Amino acid sequence: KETPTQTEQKLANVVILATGGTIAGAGASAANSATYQAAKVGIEQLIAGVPELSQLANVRGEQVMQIASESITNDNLLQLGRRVAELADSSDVDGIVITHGTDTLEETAYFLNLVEKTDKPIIVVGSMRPGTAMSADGMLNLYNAVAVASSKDARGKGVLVTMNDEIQSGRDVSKMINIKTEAFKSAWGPLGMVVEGKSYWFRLPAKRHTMDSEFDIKNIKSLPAVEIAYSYGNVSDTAYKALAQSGAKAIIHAGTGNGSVSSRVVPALQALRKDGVQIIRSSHVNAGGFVLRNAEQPDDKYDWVVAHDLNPQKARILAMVALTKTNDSKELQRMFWEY
Ligand SMILES: NC(=O)C[C@H](N)C(=O)O
Repeated sequence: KETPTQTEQKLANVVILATGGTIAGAGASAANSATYQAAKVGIEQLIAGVPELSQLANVRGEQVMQIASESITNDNLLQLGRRVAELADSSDVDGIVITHGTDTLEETAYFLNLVEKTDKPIIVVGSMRPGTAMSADGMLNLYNAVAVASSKDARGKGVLVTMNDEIQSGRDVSKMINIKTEAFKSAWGPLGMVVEGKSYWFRLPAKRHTMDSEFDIKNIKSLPAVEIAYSYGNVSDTAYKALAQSGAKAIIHAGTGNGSVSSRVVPALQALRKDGVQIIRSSHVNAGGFVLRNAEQPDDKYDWVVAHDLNPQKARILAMVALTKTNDSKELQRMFWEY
């Protein structure tokens, strides 16, 4: 018969890094599912709120920051990325969970997917309702995150996101709707499901990530300024020019449809490229864009890059990371195909 100590040793060691968000939010009453303050509850209280975690893993928490995710900065990303790398390198850590606000969760998950050199599971998780609300979703999302983080099957699959019982690729997933708990979707479908603490897998990510990535958080000292300009009918070139003037090394064109560019904006983007600013065409269509080179605009002629299926905010993440290695537009385009 096993002693409790032997049973304990068999459990995986999972560290939960807390950054804030609605999963750490609190409202005035249980009826407040939408009106509340994010980033109020500390990690020890979050862990204490889900005692069942101790059946899944030996869990310990660290409060890395306490902010709503719309306020995440590049410095916050680097700080988090470095802490994840330290933990991933330590032999007594089997998996890492990051609690995060949902507004920029997809950006952080993609960033970590690009720069963490580990095959240990890294799971980013949030919630759509604060823990004080009726039918709060954070407890189960966190339970699912720890379950996936402690499972050997999750190794080598890149950074993952567990929301609404689904296991999503951190590269593909995006917040598609606010208010609803089924907020996170990927154009290419979830990788699997997590139900009652067990993971069920259906597909694998095809794009380069973590161990197979050429980027490493340990070699990234700072991230260059990359900004996004949104396109729509009657758009002017004012925002594009202002962003370049403020020092942007690349501008993500959050384009209409196929990443199309208004004739009122094309001359400014040609001029900015001649001045050395990288122009990256993406699409802001809701269910996921698909931008191809030389479709809609002559990218070869203008020396522009296309973001393919990456939405504008994910394109910004890859552009920042890529620019730490190269300012060659052909290399950037290769990276946009491969990651
Ligand atoms: N549901 C959430 O987490 C939203 C919140 N504004 C955040 O991103 O921190």
